Amino acid sequence: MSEPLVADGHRPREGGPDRKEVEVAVGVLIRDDGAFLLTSRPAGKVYEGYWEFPGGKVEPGETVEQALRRELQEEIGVTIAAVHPWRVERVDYPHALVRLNFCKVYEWSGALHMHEGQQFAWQQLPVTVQPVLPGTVPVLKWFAEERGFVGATH
Ligand SMILES: Nc1nc2c([nH]c(=O)n2[C@H]2C[C@H](O)[C@@H](COP(=O)(O)OP(=O)(O)OP(=O)(O)O)O2)c(=O)[nH]1
Repeated sequence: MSEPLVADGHRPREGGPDRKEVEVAVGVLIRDDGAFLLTSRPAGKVYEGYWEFPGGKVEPGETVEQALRRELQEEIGVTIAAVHPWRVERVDYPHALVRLNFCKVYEWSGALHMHEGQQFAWQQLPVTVQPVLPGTVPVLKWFAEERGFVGATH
């Protein structure tokens, strides 16, 4: 397995070198015009105010897909249709070692409603919101590669 991306490497790691990996389900909602949804991290969470894709931790007994359905319902009020696993990335943060399971979603029902007081923004490349969460930045590069986009991604 490839080495995790190290975020804020100058800060100490909570839990020491043997900390367990936290599984996270992340939804990349994509509209027909190609715009993708970013949301800001709510007040009180680590990296408060940073922009990310909606999602959250997988709970015991859940699959990534089940967690994604639950998190998107809870956080942004939508019921998602098919889930397309895209890429997995590990990030070594000061607060946790996470394994991000990015999934693309093209269809959903229900109006967007930010239940945690987040902000949301439909974005194209290059994104206009900042700062973007360190573990989310690579996704913008993957989009740029996929879309043949040359230029700044964030
Ligand atoms: N949702 C999401 N999390 C991301 C992204 N990129 C990234 O590094 N992460 C990290 C930040 C957090 O360490 C972790 C997600 O955990 P979280 O704290 O947001 O999850 P949660 O909603 O289940 O939180 P909580 O109920 O425990 O407060 O994944 C991303 O694009 N979206």
